[in-house]
Amino acid sequence: MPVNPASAPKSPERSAVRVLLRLWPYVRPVRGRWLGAAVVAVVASCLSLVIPLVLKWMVDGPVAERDPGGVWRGALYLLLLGVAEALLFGFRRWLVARPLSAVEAGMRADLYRRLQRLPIAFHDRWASGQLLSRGTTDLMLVRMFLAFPLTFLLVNGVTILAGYVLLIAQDWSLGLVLLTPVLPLVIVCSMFETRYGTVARRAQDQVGDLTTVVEESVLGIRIVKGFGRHRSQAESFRALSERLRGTELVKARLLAMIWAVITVVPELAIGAALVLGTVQVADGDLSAGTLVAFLSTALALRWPVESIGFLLAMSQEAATATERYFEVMDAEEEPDTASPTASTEDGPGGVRFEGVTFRYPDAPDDAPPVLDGVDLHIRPGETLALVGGTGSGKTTLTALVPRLHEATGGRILLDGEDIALMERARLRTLVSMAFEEPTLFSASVGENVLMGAGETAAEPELERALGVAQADGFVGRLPEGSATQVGEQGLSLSGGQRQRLALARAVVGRPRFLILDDPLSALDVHTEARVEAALREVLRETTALVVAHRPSTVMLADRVALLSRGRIAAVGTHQELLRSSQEYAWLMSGENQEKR
Ligand SMILES: Nc1ncnc2c1ncn2[C@@H]1O[C@H](COP(=O)(O)OP(=O)(O)OP(=O)(O)O)[C@@H](O)[C@H]1O
Repeated sequence: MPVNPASAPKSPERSAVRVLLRLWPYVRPVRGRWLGAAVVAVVASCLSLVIPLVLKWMVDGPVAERDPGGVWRGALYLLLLGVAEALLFGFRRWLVARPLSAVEAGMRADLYRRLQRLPIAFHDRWASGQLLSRGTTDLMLVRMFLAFPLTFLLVNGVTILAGYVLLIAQDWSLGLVLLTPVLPLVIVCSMFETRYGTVARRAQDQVGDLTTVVEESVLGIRIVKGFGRHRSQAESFRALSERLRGTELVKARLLAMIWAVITVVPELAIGAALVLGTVQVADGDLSAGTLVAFLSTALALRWPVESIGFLLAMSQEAATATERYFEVMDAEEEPDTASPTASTEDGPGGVRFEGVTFRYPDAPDDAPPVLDGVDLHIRPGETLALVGGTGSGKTTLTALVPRLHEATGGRILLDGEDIALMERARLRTLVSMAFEEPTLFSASVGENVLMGAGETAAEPELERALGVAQADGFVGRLPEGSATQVGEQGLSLSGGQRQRLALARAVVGRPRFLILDDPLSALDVHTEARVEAALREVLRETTALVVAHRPSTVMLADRVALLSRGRIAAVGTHQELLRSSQEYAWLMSGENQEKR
């Protein structure tokens, strides 16, 4: 399983605000609606502060004067204020729901586009679950942050400020009593934020790990069942989810702690103000109505103050989600080194490898390069078979031609043109590939095959490609022919059928250069013979490099190159190499040993 390079501990200096500010380009198009919604929420929240003033008027007025009509009028005002508050909060929700889901969708689309453009080396390093969780749960957290905590931190801030002004205006000495918890609360909140941010990050990374395990178990369900590994898989899943549960419990404990502090400390201050206020009323220094209004205002501020704990928690989670999102968005894309002056040299055509070296970026420092000065020339129109022991670097060498990996040294020329200077999109229209492990997508057979051709390719090309790959027979027998949908990764087809469709995809666009990585390994001998016969026709029109493990595949080629210890050890016809190279003879003899 690829590691998660992102789970390295982050600097404790990271500022949640700075991280969240990176969302601005996405929020900017909806800023008007968001601000409108925030203003509506501020008005709604401040309406709740008018309620104590109505109460004061009722207590000091109609209640004191025993005026039932005035009391009913006061009750009606309270009802109207409550209804207006509820309607405004509903309106706020309506204002932001649609634009914020558009922000989430836009960010997700950008992430997907980015993932498509990131180099294979990136995908080798990153576990798929980590990427999936960034595109799902993390973006959901960001949307929730924009819809709720971001608005309510502002709304509650304004409400608390307005409330304090009212409190001080009603009685400044009691107001000061309620101000005493502010400083300790600010200190506790900032300590909480740092701690919660670290734990939230851990939890989100663990969700990514869990997603990876679920994905692997589902994709590898045949292996899991076939080897009776469901119990051990369940064990490792349980271990991971226990780990996540532990982290979630730490989060819950932190949240409970901050909630308790934020609830208890202001309550103590309100209690003290109540005692002091009652003494003042008894001494005749304060009216009963003012005390009622003061305490009602203080109680109306309880929710805005108490909710700050979980609003901060949600903001921290959104900050970690944003950080995780931008870790992918900031990853370096494949540089497109297309040079307007890309030269077509007068050198020989075909494919030429000149001193090509390659080492994987994550290989240990002391490991020798996989390819170490490969020199090879495939003449125009020629088919060259590449033979080598297991792990000798055949697949790696073929992946360098369409620049799935970049050669770390030397150069590769296609018809005299250095591929490092070619635009990738153009390079990939010239070079087509079929891999040993055929990957199909959840689409129809036809769509899967036509993926290998230009936009304009249609039925005749499809028919021809299916014919070459000897796939027309079984495709014709599928319920809806080439319109039949194949399941995820083509799992509803046999290995040989998938391999033939992958081969059809490679040849459908009549590529100038064709790379086949042991494309016939899953076929029975009869089908293999038929595919080879048809393939010979295709190979006649193109320049091809075919990775071969078996003599029958080698026979497709005009010449054979032997890859050994990272270099081309010998080139010649099959017969020549059988005579001149012991290693080649041994590889072709069918003995199956690991050798490099
Ligand atoms: N993504 C990767 N990161 C690091 N090392 C890799 C990676 N992929 C392959 N390797 C290493 O590079 C070497 C060559 O692998 P490669 O797949 O090219 O061999 P191969 O000749 O095609 O083998 P086979 O015949 O078994 O398919 C191996 O030692 C392998 O472990």
